[in-house]
This record gives sequence, structure tokens and C-alpha cells, in this order.
Amino acid sequence: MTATPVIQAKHLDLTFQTADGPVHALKDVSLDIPKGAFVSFIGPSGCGKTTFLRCMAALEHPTGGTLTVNGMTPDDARQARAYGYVFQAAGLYPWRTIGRNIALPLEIMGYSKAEQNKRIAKVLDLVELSGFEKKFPWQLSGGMQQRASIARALAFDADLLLMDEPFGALDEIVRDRLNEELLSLWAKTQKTIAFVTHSIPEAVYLSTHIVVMSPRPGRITDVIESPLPHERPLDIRDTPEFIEIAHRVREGLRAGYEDA
Ligand SMILES: Nc1ncnc2c1ncn2[C@@H]1O[C@H](COP(=O)(O)OP(=O)(O)OP(=O)(O)O)[C@@H](O)[C@H]1O
Repeated sequence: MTATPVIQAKHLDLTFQTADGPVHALKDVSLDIPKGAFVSFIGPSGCGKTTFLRCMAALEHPTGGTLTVNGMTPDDARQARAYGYVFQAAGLYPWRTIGRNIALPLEIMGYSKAEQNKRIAKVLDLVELSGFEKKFPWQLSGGMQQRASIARALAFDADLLLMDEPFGALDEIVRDRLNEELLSLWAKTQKTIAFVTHSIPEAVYLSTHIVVMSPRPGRITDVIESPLPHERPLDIRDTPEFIEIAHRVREGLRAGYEDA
């Protein structure tokens, strides 16, 4: 028996109605994301990557097809706090300390102070920010702020993490370090991760599955299952296996343009 996929999209379609006419963002998108996978979405700007992630989070509603998250509708999954969401910008409240930023969703859900503190300590440890609880966001570097926003997304301990280009604004050295840390966090927590990126090396380095999308209307042109081992030092990027997968991603991106 195969387990229910964490995300299951079948013939998903989404057209936005705008003042300038309809915008066809997603077209016939079908995809299963198995439990424990690290899935990256890569494609040109405006191809619907964020829209697809927002559909999983019930922040957008498809106009066709079906989508389930942990076997539930996205709305039910949202109610059940079935996922954590990390945005492009860290989005921390500047007047709250790092600890109080992480506590905010827990406060809203009525968690006791003791439970809040326990969870804050646990997630700060997971993102290697122990000791920074009482600092304000502006006292942290951009990379540390993004780690704090990952900690906030982990606070509910949901099995699914949705990450929309979380490291896009960071310089390459910081990004490399956060990529390594994210892989180790993924290995430690065994979460399922859906991750949007523009970077081919980032997608290949992090993922078990790479989903290549075409220009608008966003369609899936290739799903690459990575043969790389789970244990990945950064210099794996210089190996022929890595370069071959990166090449296939690039080909998939090019094919998407040619078919458009
Ligand atoms: N709320 C909305 N109303 C109207 N159009 C929208 C809305 N949200 C997204 N779009 C349009 O849908 C298309 C897909 O947008 P989306 O942000 O999902 O792309 P993306 O692949 O994530 O892009 P990027 O890589 O630049 O972040 C774009 O053409 C965008 O302008």
C-alpha cells in the first residue's frame, strides 16, 4: 500500500480575474508530493510558483481541478495548522523580540505561556539561534532574520513546510550556509518541504524532487527525482552527477520557453 501523498494536485487550473482581463496563472498542474520529500519549484518569473504554493496554503483558490493537503482540502489543512509558511521576506514585527515574534501565532491559538516558551526554545535550537530570543529583529543579520522566520513557521510542529524563495535576498555565502542548515533541519525533523526558488544550484542541492515549470500559464514540464544521496556536503555541487541534474533542469526550463 502506498501512503497518501502530502500534496496531491490533479489538473489544477487557476485564472485570476483582473481589471485588464483574465490572467491564466496555472494550467493543468498534476503532482504528488510524497511524505518526507524536499520538493523545489523552479521556473521563470511569473510562471505561477508562488500561486501554486499559496493554493496549498489556502491563500488562493484554484478555479479548476482538485488539490489536497494531507488528504484534506487546503482550507481544512489551514484550520488544522497542517503547514508552516516561510515568505520571501522574513516579515518579523520590529517591535517584538525574536522570541515574541515566534510566540505570536501560539498566543493567538491560546497556548499557555509555559508551552510557548518550550516551543520557542525548541525551534530556536533547531535553527541555531539559541540565545537570541530577547534580541529585536534589527539586531540580527538578514540571514539570522530568515532563520528566525523559519523558526516561527516551525512553532506549530506541522509536518509540512511551505517556503517561498526564503533565501532569494541573501548573498551567496549566507545562502550556502542556510542551504546546508536547512538540509540538516530537514534530516532532523523529517518534514515534507515545498520550496520555491529561482536558483538552479539551490534547487539541485536541496531537493529530492525538482519540479520545472514553464512560462505563464504555468505548467509542469519536468519532475526530476534526484539520485544524489541525502547527505550532501556543499562541494557535491562540483560532481558530475550534480552538474548533470543541473543540466536537465536547464533543458526543462528551455523546453518550457519553446513550447510557450
Ligand atoms: N492576486 C492576483 N491577481 C492577479 N494576478 C495575479 C495575482 N497573483 C499572481 N498573479 C499573476 O499570476 C502570475 C503568476 O504569479 P506568481 O507570483 O505565482 O509567479 P511566480 O512564478 O511565483 O513569480 P516570481 O518568480 O516572480 O515570484 C503572474 O502573472 C502574476 O502577475
